[in-house]
Amino acid sequence: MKNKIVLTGGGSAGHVTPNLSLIPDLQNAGWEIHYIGTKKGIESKVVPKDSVIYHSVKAGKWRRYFDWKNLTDIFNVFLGICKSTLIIRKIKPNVIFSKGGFVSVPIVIGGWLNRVPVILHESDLTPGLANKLSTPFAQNICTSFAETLDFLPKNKSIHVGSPIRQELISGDASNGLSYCGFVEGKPILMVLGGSLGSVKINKLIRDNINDILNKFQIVHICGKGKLDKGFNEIQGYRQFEYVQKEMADLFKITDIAVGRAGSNSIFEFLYLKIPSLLIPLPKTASRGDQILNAAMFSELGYSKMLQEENLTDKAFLDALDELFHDKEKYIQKMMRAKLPDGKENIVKLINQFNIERNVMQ
Ligand SMILES: CC(=O)N[C@H]1[C@@H](OP(=O)(O)OP(=O)(O)OC[C@H]2O[C@@H](n3ccc(=O)[nH]c3=O)[C@H](O)[C@@H]2O)O[C@H](CO)[C@@H](O)[C@@H]1O
Repeated sequence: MKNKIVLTGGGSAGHVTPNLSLIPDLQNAGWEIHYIGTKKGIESKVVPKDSVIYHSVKAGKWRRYFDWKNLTDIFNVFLGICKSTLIIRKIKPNVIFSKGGFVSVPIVIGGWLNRVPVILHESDLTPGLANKLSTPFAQNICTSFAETLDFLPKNKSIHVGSPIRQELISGDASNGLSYCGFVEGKPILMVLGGSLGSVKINKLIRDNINDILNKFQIVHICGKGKLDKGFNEIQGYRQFEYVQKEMADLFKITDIAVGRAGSNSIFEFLYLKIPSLLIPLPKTASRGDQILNAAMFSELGYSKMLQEENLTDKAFLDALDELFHDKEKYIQKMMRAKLPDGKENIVKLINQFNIERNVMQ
């Protein structure tokens, strides 16, 4: 009988792209791959349905502000647990790998109810709510940052690194230039306000577009529903809502980047040696995880950090100038970083489950 794995994670791309990085290696190792996510979330759109069997369940999101949806979502989580339990009972996977995000919690609990071993991965420097809730049900917890181990149970946590999609390493510059209609020779700035885009960063870029275009061509990934048609005809500026397979080509042509400090994006910048200016999501809009991610990268000399409370047009343009001026210094620091191969380490861990079948029959 074929070894089977269930992957889960979703809500935003940061909880899905690490799973995507594992799929080719798991396929090569002979796994039958299932993905459990929501019906309409980003995971349902980017998981390749030709190589993965996709199942949808309901999930609930815990908002950090008052919203009646917090109540209805409790019910959705309950429905999600029931359906996941049934799906997992039918699949009988050897193991579940969860990348976290609110989507993953019902599946982790459904796995535990079926006595299937669960491996979690935490990308941020401090564990998110979904992974905190999932920790008691997990056999192992993998991390992108070594420092995260301080916040997790010692007996089951392992620093493995950030799993990076293989295809990102082999981008093609001429494809990237022609995709954007850019010329060779003028530096290229990538703006990546997280997988959902950032209204604040989008406005910052558009308000200062002439100043930025004096020095850079701009590839702006602005998030779903956040394109601004008024900027369509500007030479040297291209905006996209979300980019899939062309992402590798866009990284290849990028000289420096401006972004939030979502863990996967910043580890991709690090692997690809792209100096970055990070404007982390503030505490007023999050649990502050991106501030910690950005502070660590800035302390290690991989990125420059500008907090929203200090964000003015001038501070931004000055920081961008400094980053570009000092870019070799940042690249040298990144070259010296000792990076574990997150993808390979996770696949090795998963492959340890390829014989035993632990599902309640
Ligand atoms: C608002 C929010 O809660 N953000 C969290 C979310 O960020 P978010 O979902 O933005 O995730 P990341 O920045 O970590 O990763 C985004 C991923 O999407 C990819 N990508 C992005 C845009 C695009 O057009 N195409 C594309 O492929 C990037 O290459 C990267 O692999 O998850 C991260 C990882 O847990 C956290 O650190 C962030 O705090």
